[in-house]
Amino acid sequence: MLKWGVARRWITSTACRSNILSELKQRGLVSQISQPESWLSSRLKEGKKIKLYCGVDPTAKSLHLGNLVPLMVLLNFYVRGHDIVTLVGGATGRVGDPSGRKSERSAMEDLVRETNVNSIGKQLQRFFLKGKEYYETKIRENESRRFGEHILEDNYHWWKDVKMLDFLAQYGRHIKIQSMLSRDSVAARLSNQNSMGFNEFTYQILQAFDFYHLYKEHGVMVQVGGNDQWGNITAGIDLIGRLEEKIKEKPAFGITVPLLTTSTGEKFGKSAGNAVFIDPEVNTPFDIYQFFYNTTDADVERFLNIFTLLTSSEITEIVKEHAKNTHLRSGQKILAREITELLHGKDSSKEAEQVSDILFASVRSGDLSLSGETLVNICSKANILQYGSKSETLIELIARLTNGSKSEAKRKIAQGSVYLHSDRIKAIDNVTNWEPYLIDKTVLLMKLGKQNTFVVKLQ
Ligand SMILES: Nc1ncnc2c1ncn2[C@@H]1O[C@H](COP(=O)(O)OP(=O)(O)OP(=O)(O)O)[C@@H](O)[C@H]1O
Ligand SMILES: N[C@@H](Cc1ccc(O)cc1)C(=O)O
Repeated sequence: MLKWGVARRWITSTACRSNILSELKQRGLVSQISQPESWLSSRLKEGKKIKLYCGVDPTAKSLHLGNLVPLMVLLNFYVRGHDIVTLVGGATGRVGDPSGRKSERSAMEDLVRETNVNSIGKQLQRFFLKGKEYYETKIRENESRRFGEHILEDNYHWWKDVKMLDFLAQYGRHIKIQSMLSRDSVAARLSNQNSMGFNEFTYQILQAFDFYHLYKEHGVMVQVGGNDQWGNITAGIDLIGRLEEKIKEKPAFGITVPLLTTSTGEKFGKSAGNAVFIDPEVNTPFDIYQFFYNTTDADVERFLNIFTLLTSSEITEIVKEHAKNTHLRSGQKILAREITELLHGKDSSKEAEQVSDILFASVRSGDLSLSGETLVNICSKANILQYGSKSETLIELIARLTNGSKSEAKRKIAQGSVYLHSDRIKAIDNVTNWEPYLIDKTVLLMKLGKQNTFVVKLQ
């Protein structure tokens, strides 16, 4: 089995690796780069600093794992000394990005949006602060630390004072309707029955102008986003090209990342309703750890490349070790540990790791050597202990713990995806008498599907 102490010693400074674009491609973090790529590549090879930005709309209270993919591109640049700007879309969030959507978004209350702007802003700050700390654990004593600067912007600051007449007079002629109509986000909606409002149609102008503003005011050269953002990003490159005379000397670029999808091919995110949020109040470090601990063997290498700053030789070694004994889940454990520590700091994964090992081994084998009291103690310390009453039925318990309906809970039981006490005891019906399933008459281990294990203290 791969010992983590061993893996840690392999780590070499990524700052030494200068060919960052090739490395990002090799990590699977690049879907498209705009032209002239060779210009950007040579500038980076010459060791010149650049500034990049990525924006997030405040359509939820928290960032989710899908959002981390473009942010990991920024983090890779940041730890090599490049400057980054993260933007929260206080203005664009009022309009609603049609990219990748079949129908219009419902309007959001001002207060909700403002709360989201605040919390997403804090998370963006925290992500790069923690990312810096995480990367520092990877640098050797004598290696230099060369981080860039990170600033946070809210596009409402420059949009709030823009007057429509002035905007149209100054920029209108440079924005071409033909290009706007041809963007995927618009063309797709025009070709189906779903109508599109003028707000959504003009969204690309807002994002294009943001890029222009950041290019001009902050020297931002590259915009990064998911590949559903390609149209919005190239709209910005077009606008900068039309407005800036010196564009040949200092071109603007777009880099998109592949969209992280679920096993059924759906974009992982808020709209699809399958997001894993990184806010610890929504998903605890344990939840994040669990999510990655349950990664399929086939995804371990891909996720190590995308979500960690381990080097490719370290990843190759981890994957090699993992393949020797996949049932030990050494690859999943390192992946889960790295991401939890990246998001929540050094040692944040320790408890989650201990609890996961115990739960995984016990639920799998049914051989539980821990007493109910010990289980309650470690799970309550890790903040994952659930409470219930023996008078609740299994259907009621599942519905409550999953925030779902009773009929969904019934369906889960009928589908055979509910296990009580261990993987060997599948629930086939509703349960009213808990005694046969409890550890020390009080603790219930319940597994729902492959991903979720609940530890419930029944009183
Ligand atoms: N699953 C994903 N994989 C890669 N990038 C993603 C994913 N989901 C979102 N992103 C990227 O994160 C950035 C911010 O996205 P945004 O805040 O709009 O989230 P979203 O999940 O796409 O929202 P929504 O589902 O409401 O459209 C964008 O560049 C977007 O492309
Ligand atoms: N349109 C992006 C968010 C964004 C907003 C403004 C920008 O300038 C850049 C990006 C998205 O929905 O994912």
